[in-house]
Amino acid sequence: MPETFEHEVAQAWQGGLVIAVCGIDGAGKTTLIETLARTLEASGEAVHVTRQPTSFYRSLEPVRTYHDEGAGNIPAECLALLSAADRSLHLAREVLPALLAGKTVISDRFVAAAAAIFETRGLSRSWIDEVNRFCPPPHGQILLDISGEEAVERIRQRGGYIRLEERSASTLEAIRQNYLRQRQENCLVLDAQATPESIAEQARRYVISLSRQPVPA
Ligand SMILES: Nc1ncnc2c1ncn2[C@@H]1O[C@H](COP(=O)(O)OP(=O)(O)OP(=O)(O)O)[C@@H](O)[C@H]1O
Ligand SMILES: Cc1cn([C@H]2C[C@H](O)[C@@H](COP(=O)(O)O)O2)c(=O)[nH]c1=O
Repeated sequence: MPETFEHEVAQAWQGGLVIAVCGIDGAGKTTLIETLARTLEASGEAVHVTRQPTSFYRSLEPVRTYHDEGAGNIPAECLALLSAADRSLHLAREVLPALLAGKTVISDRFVAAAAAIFETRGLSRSWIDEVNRFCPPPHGQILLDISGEEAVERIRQRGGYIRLEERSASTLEAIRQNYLRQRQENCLVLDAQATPESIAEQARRYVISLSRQPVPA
C-alpha cells in the first residue's frame, strides 16, 4: 500500500519543531517573527520562517475578490477548501523539507488560523478540522492577543492595502474570540500591546523550553 501524505507528515513531525505565531491581522506577528528568528539564529539554531496562507492562495481570483469586496457569490466552503489545498502544498513543498533538514519552522499563521477565521464565516469546526486532517497541530503556538478595535487602528496606521475584513473591528474581534476559545493547552498567549522587546523575550523563552534546551539568561 502506498504511504499516505498524512503518514509522511506525522513522521516528519516526530523530533521536529514547528512554531506557529497566530493572532488577528495587525496583532504584530510579522514584527515578532523577525526578531524571534534573528535571536534564535544568533544562538546557533537553524530557522525557516514561512507563512500560511502562501502567495499561491492569495493570488487566486476568488480569494482576491473576497479580500476586496467580501463574500458576494463566493461560498465560504470554496475559500476553506482552497486554503486547505494551499496548506497541503505548503507542508509538502516547504515545511517537511525544512523539518527534514533539521530546521526549526516558524510559521506566520498555521492550521488554527483556518479554524478561527472560517468559523466566523459560518463553517462548523468539525468540517474545517476534517478538511485539514492531514495537518497536525504545531509543536508550539504563540497567540498575540489584541482587541479588534486596537488591531483596526494599527492596520490603519500601518497604511498600504487594507482588506475589507481589516476595516471591521467586530469581525476581527470575533476571530480573536475564536482563537482564545480554541487554543491548545500549551499555547502561549501574549498581550500584543506589550513592548516588542518584551514580547520577543517571552517568545524566545517559550521556544527554547519547547526545544528542551536550558533557557539562557
Ligand atoms: N508590540 C507592538 N506595539 C506596538 N505596535 C506594534 C507592536 N508590534 C507590531 N506593531 C505595529 O503594528 C502594526 C502591525 O504589525 P505587524 O505587521 O507585525 O502585524 P501582523 O500581525 O503581521 O499583521 P497582518 O496579519 O496584517 O500581516 C505595524 O505597524 C507594527 O509596527
Ligand atoms: C490561514 C488563513 C488566513 N486567511 C486570511 C487571513 C488574512 O486576512 C489573509 C491573509 O493575510 P496576510 O496579512 O496577507 O497574511 O487571509 C484566509 O483567508 N484563509 C486561511 O486559511
